[in-house]
Formats: sequence, C-alpha cells, structure tokens
Amino acid sequence: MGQLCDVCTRSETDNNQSPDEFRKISKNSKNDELVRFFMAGLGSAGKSTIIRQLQYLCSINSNYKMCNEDWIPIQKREVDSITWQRTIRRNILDLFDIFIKQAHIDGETLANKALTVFAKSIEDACQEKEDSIDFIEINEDFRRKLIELFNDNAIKNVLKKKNKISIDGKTIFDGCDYFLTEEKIREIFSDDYEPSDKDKVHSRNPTVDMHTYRFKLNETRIEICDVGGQKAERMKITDYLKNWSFASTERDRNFILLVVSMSDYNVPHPQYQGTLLDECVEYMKVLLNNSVAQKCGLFIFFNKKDRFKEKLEDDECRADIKYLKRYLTERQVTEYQTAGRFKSNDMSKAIASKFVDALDELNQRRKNTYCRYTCAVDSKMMEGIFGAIKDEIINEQLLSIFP
Ligand SMILES: Nc1nc2c(ncn2[C@@H]2O[C@H](COP(=O)(O)OP(=O)(O)OP(=O)(O)O)[C@@H](O)[C@H]2O)c(=O)[nH]1
Ligand SMILES: [Mg+2]
Repeated sequence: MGQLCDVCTRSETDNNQSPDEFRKISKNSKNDELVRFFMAGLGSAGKSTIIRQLQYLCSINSNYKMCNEDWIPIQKREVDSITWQRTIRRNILDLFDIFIKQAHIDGETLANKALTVFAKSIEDACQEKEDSIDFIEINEDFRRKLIELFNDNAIKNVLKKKNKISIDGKTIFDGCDYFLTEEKIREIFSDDYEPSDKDKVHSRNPTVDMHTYRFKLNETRIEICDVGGQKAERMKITDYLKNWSFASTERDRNFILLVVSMSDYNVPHPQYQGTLLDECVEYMKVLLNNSVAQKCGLFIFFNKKDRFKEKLEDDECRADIKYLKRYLTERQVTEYQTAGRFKSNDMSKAIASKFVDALDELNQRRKNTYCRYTCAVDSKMMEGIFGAIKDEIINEQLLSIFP
C-alpha cells in the first residue's frame, strides 16, 4: 500500500539519495513513471467519453495500448453488443420522450391520431424501469412510426429549440445530434444493429462506482480512474479518493482531472439559483478541500467546446449571456446581445475565469493547475491533447494555459 506523494513539491532528498544520484535515476527511469488521473466532474460532463475515446484510439493507433493491471497490453474488454444496443436504443427513446413532452407543453399536436397513440406508447415505456424497452416490439411498423414521428412538424418545431429544453430537470444528452438522422434511427432499431465505436462515444450511460483504466501512450503508463458524477455518486467522492490514494506509490505523478461541461453555462440548477456550471465550481471547491486532492496537480478539461459554440450561435440562447456577463467586457456583451457576434476565445475564457476566481480563493492553488479546452467526442483532438500532456508531464514542462 503506497501513499500519495506531492507531485509538485517532491524534494530531491525524498529517496535518501544525493541530488545527483536522484537526478540520474529519475532521468534513466522516466519510462517507469506512472501518470495517474482521478477524473471527477458533474454527471454528463464527458468523463466516460474520454475513456471510450482512448479505447477507440487503441484500436486505430499502434502507439496507444490498453493494458491490464500488470501493464500487459490487452484487447478491449468488450461489454456485449446487446447491452450497448439496449443502452443506445433507450437513449433514443428517452430523447423522443422529452421531445413529445415538450411538444405538449408548447401546445403542438401531432399530425394524426395513430401517431399520437404511438407517441403515448413511447412515453409509457420511458416511464418504466430500464428494461421496459425490452417489451416494445421492434419491427418494421415500429421503425416506420418512429421515423414518421421524427419528421412530424410538431417534433421538428421542438427540435428548433433543443438547446433550451428541460423537462423536470431532464435535458437532452449532448451526443444526441449524431443520432438524429432518419438513416441512423432506422439503423439503431434494425434487427441486426451492431453499435460502432463512434456510436458508443456519442451514447449516454451514467457511471456508477469507480473504474480504473490503464493505457500506454508510447512507453508512458497512464492510469485513469473514472467515477460517476451524478449526485448520489458525488456523495461517495471522499471514499473514492481515499481508495485511489491507497493504490499510489511514491514515484507516481498524481493529478485530479476535473471535467467541466461548458454547455452547462446556461442550464439552470434544478434546486438552487445559478446554473450547473456554478454547481461545478462549488464541486471543485469541495474536491480541492479534500486532503488527498490537495497533494495532487489539477487538470481542468473545459469540455464540450462544440456544444458551447453551438449554443452561443443559437438565437434562443442569446439572453443566457447574462450568466457570463461578469467575465466579459461591456463591449463584448453588447456586440453579442445586439448582433450575436462573439469570439470563441473570449467566451471560453469567460468560463475559465469563473473557475480561476474560485481557485484564487483557495490559497496557492492556481500554481499547480492546468487547463485545456476539449471536445471529447472528437477523437483527433483528444489524441493531440493526450499526446501533448503526456510529453509535458514527462518533460516537466506543463503549460498552464489559463486566462
Ligand atoms: N457534443 C459533445 N458531446 C459530448 C462531449 N463530451 C461528451 N459528450 C456527450 O455527453 C454525454 C455524457 O457523457 P458521459 O461521458 O457519459 O458523461 P460522464 O461525465 O461520464 O457522466 P457520469 O458518468 O454520469 O458522471 C454523452 O452523450 C457524450 O457523447 C463533447 O465534447 N461534445
Ligand atoms: Mg461516466
């Protein structure tokens, strides 16, 4: 059982060796270093998507290898295709359930009686437990009606304001655009549907408990711990961190990797004033108060860069600039409000500034904190980011990139 060591202030005498000896050893054994990330964040921030992306990279890039506990390369532990198929079908039906409910709220009616009956059957199925979709008969008639529903004007009108939909705190999942074509819906509900890696990356399956994944990027060993971010899971964070720290040895480089969903900037908190982004800032503060986390470097991935931009470009979201106003100049706000003009960099920095303010409240914290703007569904981007971070950590040249 090891102990978590301070990655940032580790002294050269820690190992009872002269500084020169130490330097020689560390230089010769860079490849033995283990870089460990404890990944945390609110539910749906994109944590597991990062893991799925790395797993996908292992299948297309020979420099990436997924490993077992002994660091021997292994093939991906495949959750069976039927489980994925069920998850993705459920994702799509949940989406339709939200669209149908929103159409009711907006006073929209579906084109005919048969379609209304079909829509009601979807709502009923989604109200039930996870396995309720197993009882839906998926045949050509079902596929035809689902496509008809997708193309109905009432649903099309709802889709126009998808960036603002929230039914009882339930919002549509951020990977959904990828699935929302007639062709894809037909494929997902076809008898021989085999989910692809891309389908898995875009799907939504909330994490329960703590899961450890190991990858070799070239020769660098990277271990990532993925924990669930939904409220019930966040309550267990202290135990998760404790377990994570027990598994550490003195030579390991330990980081907390906070994944933030930038697209939460305009999602009102279901209970409190403010948004889910504000909730994430509060969560970060709690996390950094933890004694284990205090000994680690902090990475922040400001994720869902694509969705953030999409929302900013959506007229329906124009008024939501109020949530970022404090971190923008008067001119930036006016240009956006009146003409919808903005620079992505300014807006991204506004989000990061919210977190910087909170970090500044915590003594000395900014020093060992590093951030990146990411889009976890973009495999090329994630390949570049992990490649660069790995090199920076190994060469002890981490770039801060904070506003
Ligand atoms: N468009 C877009 N979608 C994303 C991005 N990152 C994640 N998603 C989607 O967001 C949804 C939630 O992602 P997850 O990886 O399951 O979120 P999580 O942080 O693991 O959530 P919990 O397990 O509940 O803590 C999925 O549908 C992903 O495809 C992104 O950068 N852009
Ligand atoms: Mg997850």
